[in-house]
Amino acid sequence: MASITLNALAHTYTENPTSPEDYAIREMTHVWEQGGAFALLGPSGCGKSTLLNIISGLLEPSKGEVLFDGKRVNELKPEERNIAQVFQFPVVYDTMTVYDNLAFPLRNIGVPEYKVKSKVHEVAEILELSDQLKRKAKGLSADQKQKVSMGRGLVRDNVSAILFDEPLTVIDPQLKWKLRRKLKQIHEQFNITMVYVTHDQLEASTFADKIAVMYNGQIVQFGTPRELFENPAHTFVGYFIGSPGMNFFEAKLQTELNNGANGQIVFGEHVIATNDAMLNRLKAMGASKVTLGIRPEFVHVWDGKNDDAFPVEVDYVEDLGTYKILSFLFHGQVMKARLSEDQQIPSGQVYVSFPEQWTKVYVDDYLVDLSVSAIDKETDHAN
Ligand SMILES: Nc1ncnc2c1ncn2[C@@H]1O[C@H](COP(=O)(O)OP(=O)(O)OP(=O)(O)O)[C@@H](O)[C@H]1O
Repeated sequence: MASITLNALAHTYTENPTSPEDYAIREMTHVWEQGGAFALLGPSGCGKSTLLNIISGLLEPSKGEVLFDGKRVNELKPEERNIAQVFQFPVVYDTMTVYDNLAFPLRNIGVPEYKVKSKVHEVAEILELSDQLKRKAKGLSADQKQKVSMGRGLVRDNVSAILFDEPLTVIDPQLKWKLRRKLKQIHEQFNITMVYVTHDQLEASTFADKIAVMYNGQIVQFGTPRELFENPAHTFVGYFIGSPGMNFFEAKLQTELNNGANGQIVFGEHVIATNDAMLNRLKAMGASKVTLGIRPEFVHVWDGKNDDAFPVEVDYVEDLGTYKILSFLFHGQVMKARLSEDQQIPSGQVYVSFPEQWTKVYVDDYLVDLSVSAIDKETDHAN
């Protein structure tokens, strides 16, 4: 078991990189704490596999260090790192029995046969493979093969971490949840650091305690599923997490007001609720344009006039059984609100309001965070 630290790590597949876009991994420092269940979530091509392969030693990073429990492992070969990696496609020896497949990593390092036997039986029991041990791997179903792949990682006592690279891709949908639960159980039982790569937010949030969201070769947020939902640190997190994703709209910051008030944020002719602390912060940042984000779940929809609400045109309503998605036009922009199945929507005009608490402000795609912990972090950084 180990903590995994990526220190000022960057990777490019280009020989002579000239810009940040040439990097599959842009310089990052990140720690996966010992014993945690983590997900690395992001769209295709954002650099997830590159990062996993650097951790396991299959790929040498262009810059920076990989540390296990604080010790540099850059020079260690994959087999010396004690990392188990489970890929999209199960890696099993078809002609061998399940028993021999599970025994293989132990026999390879000369573990005595009596120990091999007890370990193989222990792991087979956990993975519910005990009655399959004598079968040739060739005849197994995809999920059973994937369990054998996992088992080969688990048999070694000294395994530091298990890395999963989209392990459920080839598994039938009705078996996915079963295997996912198994992984969780294994994590609890073995207390091994696990990093699970996926582009599926549901898989990430059901497996992981903390999710690293990756975008364009960078980890743009590392947090609990709830933190990512309630407080997306980057517009990409707002867009990628949630169903549907966050609504965004560009608004203006007006700092010079005739009545001497402390400025305001406006979208078209509408003034958006905000507070003085935010206005002061935006002024100090020299921002003139901001992006506002609000999750469809937090948009309030009223069927009558209301002091804080804006009149908007209903575009269409999608009934998804247990909830509805209302699309509406707000100052020419399509936005969405998520409603309960029993909420009635009049056709034509409705009124919407955006609670200040849930209206997030972004400058250059990053959240302007006024929480005490965020300001402390910035102060620490500046010192
Ligand atoms: N061997 C390689 N040679 C050159 N470029 C590569 C190589 N492997 C990956 N890349 C590029 O590096 C970037 C990151 O790719 P990577 O496979 O790490 O992303 P990913 O998030 O794992 O995507 P996917 O989910 O599709 O596997 C992409 O632009 C990809 O085209």
